[in-house]
Amino acid sequence: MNRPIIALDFPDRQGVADFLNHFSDEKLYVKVGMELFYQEGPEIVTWLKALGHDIFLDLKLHDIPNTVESAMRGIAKLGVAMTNVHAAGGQLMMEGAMRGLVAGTAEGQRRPQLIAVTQLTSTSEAAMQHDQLIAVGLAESVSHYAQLTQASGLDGVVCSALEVSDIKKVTANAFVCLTPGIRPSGSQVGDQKRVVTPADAYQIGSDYIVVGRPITQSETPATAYKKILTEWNGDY
Ligand SMILES: O=C(O)c1cc(=O)[nH]c(=O)n1[C@@H]1O[C@H](COP(=O)(O)O)[C@@H](O)[C@H]1O
Repeated sequence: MNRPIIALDFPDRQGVADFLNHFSDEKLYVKVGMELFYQEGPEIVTWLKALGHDIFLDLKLHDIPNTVESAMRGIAKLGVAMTNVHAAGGQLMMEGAMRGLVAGTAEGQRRPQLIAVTQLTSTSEAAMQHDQLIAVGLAESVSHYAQLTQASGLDGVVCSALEVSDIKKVTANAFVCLTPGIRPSGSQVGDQKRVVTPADAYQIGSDYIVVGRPITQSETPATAYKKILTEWNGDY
């Protein structure tokens, strides 16, 4: 079964522990993002790993190449499965990120997958054009970032499932598309703008989906997770 990645957007470790209590011994693929990491630090990763979960460390690095390279050297030591940067940091920054990750990965250990955010799923085309003064359409901007990311030697991108088909046309087979902005039909969209259901993401060909609030804010998180897991594996 392909597991949806659960965004553990909680303010502290206790919030995560309470949430995980709903799941007995199931081994999950979880995402640790800024909210949790800035409060709990790298130890939250060590703790979740010890519980047997796989981790996507979502810190979206975006800085000068040297700083990102050095930071990635440290992130590699945490033994996460995946981490990310912003493609807007540019090719030199992304190349630096990969260099740091390779250098920091101990012998015999697996290098974390490295992916780059194209346009956030909370960004609409109008907002992108207004805020970032980008004159092309959103799909073109996302495709451009995907090609730049591939040219920089990264493993894939973060995008909306709405852009996956276009990206797959201009990138290699192994290049991955990880898609947040997932909303089961009828669920609240919140601040997301480019949303897709788990079933549609499966049909479109996303490689990974990231789901937060539809699971974490549910009254019955395990049931919500199971339903999304089923849809995401083509059963709907
Ligand atoms: O890099 C990410 O994970 C990310 C990129 C993006 O473009 N959009 C996006 O929503 N995310 C993350 O994916 C999660 C989505 O959470 P929900 O909107 O609650 O499902 C959040 O933790 C976001 O930080």
